[in-house]
Parts: sequence; structure tokens; C-alpha cells
Amino acid sequence: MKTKNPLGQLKLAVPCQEKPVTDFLTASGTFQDGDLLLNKQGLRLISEDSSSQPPDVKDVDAQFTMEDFETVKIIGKGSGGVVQLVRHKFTGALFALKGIQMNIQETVRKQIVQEIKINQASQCPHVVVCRHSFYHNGIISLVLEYMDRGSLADIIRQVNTILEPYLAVLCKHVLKGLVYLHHERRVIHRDIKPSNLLVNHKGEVKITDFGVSAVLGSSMGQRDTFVGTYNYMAPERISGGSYDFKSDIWSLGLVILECAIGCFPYRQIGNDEGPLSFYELLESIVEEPPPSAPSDQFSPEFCSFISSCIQKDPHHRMSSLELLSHPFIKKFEDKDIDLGILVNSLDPPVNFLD
Ligand SMILES: Nc1ncnc2c1ncn2[C@@H]1O[C@H](COP(=O)(O)OP(=O)(O)OP(=O)(O)O)[C@@H](O)[C@H]1O
Repeated sequence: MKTKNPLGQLKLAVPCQEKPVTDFLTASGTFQDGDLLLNKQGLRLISEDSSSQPPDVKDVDAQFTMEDFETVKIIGKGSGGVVQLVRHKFTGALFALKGIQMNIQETVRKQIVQEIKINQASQCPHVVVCRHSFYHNGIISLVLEYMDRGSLADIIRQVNTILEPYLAVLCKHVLKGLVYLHHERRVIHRDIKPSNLLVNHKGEVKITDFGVSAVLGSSMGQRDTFVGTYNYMAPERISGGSYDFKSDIWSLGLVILECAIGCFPYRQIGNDEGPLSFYELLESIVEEPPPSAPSDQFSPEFCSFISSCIQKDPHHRMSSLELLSHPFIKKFEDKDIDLGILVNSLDPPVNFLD
């Protein structure tokens, strides 16, 4: 008998030790984690060069303070905390402010430090930029680029399926973000899923949420301290093997296939009794042949793209750079497809400014 667990709610949290607040707060109320210092004035990174005395402190965003922003409304809630739409009082510019309470588990605190470090320095138009960050009154706040059309999860809730030409453009944007992360920053995102791909009215798609990302040393094989959904996790990660950038490619393939067929692909592999239970899902991902795009419903280029991503052996998956030149992406490149037309034709998501 199958457990009727909606797949979207499958979440696991690895229990962890909590550290006293004094371990990461200085006497002056500055949050400190390794080389990262954060307070009301903003973010500072201390140079790793220990020979410089006193430490070489690099002001990343000293020109802004928390008081410069006013709240417009709450636009979302994630596992880390609330996301608000805020306006910069002097310029009128809108931002998404992600606040994270500091009386949190150490794993979550580490994730947020990771998130700040990775995307405060982002130089890619397909990665959501963290413009500023603050620590004040027990809350870390990330001032993120505001994506006014919500996430891919919001879009597929409304349209159910996305046509190939739009998917090709969407894939191209995500792949450009992944090429930047994988090849320039050496970062594995590790949580590519529809709610982490944000969209704006210009039809731009950007990768967000670096809470569980990792900077690649050699290859990763340690047990993940992962908090989140396992739906899009590559088989080699589920089975505890070593993994690298290619695990993001598996996740991307599943996300794109879901957008094309209108449901999470592993529901199809299951039988008529409903969605797979958590353990059935993990078992299917690790043991069963991978899902594929039905060749009677989709173009050969699309089917080939999906199977270039969803290969159980990571060595058989293409890299983000190779996929950017895949025939499916190339097919629509000169067709002037505007994703903005699709997203602006939909009902505004909850995070829209009325
Ligand atoms: N930069 C942004 N611009 C606009 N809306 C955003 C932005 N970042 C987050 N949001 C909204 O806030 C919601 C919550 O985001 P958050 O990253 O905290 O959690 P999540 O990814 O949805 O869930 P989880 O924390 O479980 O991974 C998102 O689903 C999105 O609708």
C-alpha cells in the first residue's frame, strides 16, 4: 500500500548541533563567520592574507544601511525565513529582502553565510544578485535583485505545460547561469528546482538560492547536510557517492521535462496508485531507468536534450557548456522567442507589485 505523500512536500532535515549566539557574535554586535563580518552597516570580508596586521577589511557595500529601505509587502516564505518586497527610499528601486532569524540551527546559519559569499560577487545576468547584506537585531538580511514575475514553480502552476520554443529560451538562460557557476566560480548549486529559477517581466530567468551550494575542491562525496526537497537530486548524491557539477545537470533535465509534460516525471514511472512515497521515489531514482521525453509528443531535438541531461551515469551527461550548443537550444536561437510575452500573459504572482 502506497503512502499518499504529495511529492512537493517531501523534505528532510539533517539534525545538527546548535551553537550559542556568542560563538558568532562579537561584543559590538557584528555577526562573524570565518572571513565574513556582517552588521547594520553592511558586509565586510576580511582578507585571507594573515600577514596583514590589522586585518585588511574590504567594504563590500558600505554605502547602504538597513534604514535606507522601506517595506512594501511580504512576497514569500522559504525554509530560512520571510521574503519582503522593499523600496530604496532615495532611489525608489525595488528589491527582495530575505530575512533570516539568527536563533537558527548551525546548518542553516552556514547555508546563509554560503549564500552571501557566493552571490554577493555574482557577475552573471542569469544569477540573482545579492546587492547588499546586513546583520541587525538578530536578523541577517539579504537585499536581492527583485524578480517581479516569481518563480518557474508559479508559472507551471498556471500554465501546466510550457511549449518547446519557450523551454529552449528558458533553458538557455539557466544554462548560461550554470556555465557561470560551474566554469567561472567552480560552484555546484545543488538545489536546482522550479522555485529556485526566478523570472522577471523582461522574460529573463535567473538562478537563486545558494544556501546549499558548494565550491568544488576535487569531487564531492561527503554526506550532504541538505535541507530541502530530494525530488530533483541526482542518483549519485542520493546513494552517497561522489558528485560534481553534473548533479546540477540531472536536476535541470528533470525540471525541464516536468515543464514539458506537466507533472513531476517520476509520477509517470509510478503506477496508477498515485504519487510515489518518499522511499519509493529515492529507490526509483537510484534503481530504475531514468525518465525520458515521449518521442511521439516532442521533437527529436528536445528528446535528445533531455536524455543528454537525465543520464544515471554522470559521465554520460553533457556539461552546461556543451548543452548551450545543443541542437535543441540552437533550433530556436534565430526565431526571436520572447519569454516576456509568456510570463506577462499570466496572472501576476503573489510577489507582484500591485
Ligand atoms: N529575488 C527575489 N525576487 C522576487 N521574489 C523572490 C525573490 N527571492 C525569493 N522570492 C520569493 O520568495 C519565495 C521564498 O523564497 P526562498 O528562497 O526563501 O524559499 P524557497 O526557495 O521558495 O523555498 P526553500 O527555502 O524551501 O528552498 C520564493 O518562492 C519567491 O516567490
